[in-house]
Amino acid sequence: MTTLVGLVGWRGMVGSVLMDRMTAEADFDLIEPLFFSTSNAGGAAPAQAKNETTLQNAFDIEQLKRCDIIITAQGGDYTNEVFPKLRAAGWTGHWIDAASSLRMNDDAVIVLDPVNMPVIKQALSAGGKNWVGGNCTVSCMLMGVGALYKAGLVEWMSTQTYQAASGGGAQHMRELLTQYGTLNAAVKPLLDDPKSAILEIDRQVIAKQRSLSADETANFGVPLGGSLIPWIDKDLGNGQSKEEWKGMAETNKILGNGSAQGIPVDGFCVRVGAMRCHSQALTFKLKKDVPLADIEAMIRADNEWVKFVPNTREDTLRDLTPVAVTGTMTIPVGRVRKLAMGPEYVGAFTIGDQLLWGAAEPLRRMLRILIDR
Ligand SMILES: NC(=O)C1=CN([C@@H]2O[C@H](COP(=O)(O)OP(=O)(O)OC[C@H]3O[C@@H](n4cnc5c(N)ncnc54)[C@H](OP(=O)(O)O)[C@@H]3O)[C@@H](O)[C@H]2O)C=CC1
Ligand SMILES: N[C@@H](CC(=O)OP(=O)(O)O)C(=O)O
Repeated sequence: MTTLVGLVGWRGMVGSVLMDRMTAEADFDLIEPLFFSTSNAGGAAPAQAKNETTLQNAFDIEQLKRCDIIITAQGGDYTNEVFPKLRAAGWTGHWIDAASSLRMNDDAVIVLDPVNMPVIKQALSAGGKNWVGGNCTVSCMLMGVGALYKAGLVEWMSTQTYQAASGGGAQHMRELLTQYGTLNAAVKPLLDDPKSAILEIDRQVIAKQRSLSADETANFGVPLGGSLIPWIDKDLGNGQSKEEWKGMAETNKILGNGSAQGIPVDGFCVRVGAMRCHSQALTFKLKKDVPLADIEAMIRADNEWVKFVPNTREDTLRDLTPVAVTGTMTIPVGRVRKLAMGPEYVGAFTIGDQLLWGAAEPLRRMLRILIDR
C-alpha cells in the first residue's frame, strides 16, 4: 500500500523549496500526498497531488490522523498547537518538522543523515517517530566540517555567523530589499554625478537609515540594509542569544553527544544584508596538531556536497560567497589555515543555503529514509 504523506506548510518559503526538491528527486512517485492548509481548506491542492486533490484543514485532527507520515514546514506555533493534540488522539505516525519547537525533546532526533545516520538508525530501531530539522547554521556548518567532529578532533569551536535576511522569512527578505531601494533613491542624483562628494552621499544615507519609517523596519526592528544586527532570536537573559545557544546544544545533540555536556561551541550570530545563505567563520581548537593537508583530505572526503575551496583570493571570490552558493546543494569550505595562536588552532569559512541543507533537504531525506526502509 502506498504511504500516505501529509504535507503542511508546503507553500511557505521552506515548504516551496521542499516541494521543488521532492519533485526533482521524484519522491512523489513513491507516496500518496495529502496536502493541508491553515488558510485555504477546500481549495485545490498543488499539481503534485494524485488522488487527494482538495486541500485539507491543517487543524483537522481526524484528517491528519489518516497520514502515515506528516511533514511540516508550517512553523513552531502550528507544531505547538497541533502535535500534542494529534499524539493525544492516538496517532502513531512519523512527524517530520522544520520548526524548532520539538528539537530538544528527548524523544525527537535532529535529522541530518550525512552527519548522524547512526543516531537516526538507532532511534528508528528504538521506535522513534519524531524527526526535526536542525537550526540552519548548525546543519550547514556540520555538512561542511562535520568530518573534524566525526574524527574526534575538535576540542572546541567558536563560530561567528553572517546570516542572511531569508532566515527570518519572506517578509524579512522583502524588507531588506525595500530598505536598499529607499537608500539608493535618497542619493540617486548624487550617485549619478561622478563628481559628487562621497562623504555627502554617506551623510545622506545615514540620515535616511536613521529616519526609516516603522513600516520599513517592521520585521527587523532596525535598518539592516547597509548595516548589520548582532542579535538573532530571543534574549536568553544570560548575555547569549537563543541562536547562539543552539550552536552548542544542537551540534552535540546531532552528533549524539547529549545536550547538557559535550564539545563547547560558542560565538556570535549576526544578521547581515545578504538575501539568502548563511555564512560562518569558524575557529577550531583541535586536540592535536593535524597537518593542513590531512584536514583538507578529511573535509573533502566527508560527503558528496562539501566543496573544499583552496585558500586563495581568486578561489575564495569565485566560490565562497552567498551569491555563488544560493540555490545550490554545495557546501563550500574555504579559508582553511592554521591561526597565529598555535598549531592546534585552525580557521575556516563555510557557507550553506539555509533553505536547502539548512531546512528542507534534511526533512526530505528523512522522508526517504522512512519510505525506503
Ligand atoms: N526561513 C528559514 O531559513 C528557515 C525556516 N525554518 C522553519 O521553517 C518554518 C517555516 O518557515 P518559512 O517557510 O520561512 O515560513 P513562511 O512564512 O514562508 O510560510 C509559513 C506558512 O505561511 C502561510 N502563508 C501566508 N501567506 C503566505 C504567502 N503569501 N505565501 C506563502 N505562504 C504564506 C502558509 O500557510 P498556509 O498555506 O497554510 O496558509 C505557509 O505554509 C518555521 O518554523 C521556521 O522556523 C527552519 C530553518 C530555516
Ligand atoms: N533562526 C534562523 C532561522 C530559523 O528558522 O532557525 P530555527 O529553525 O532554529 O528556528 C535565522 O533567523 O536565520
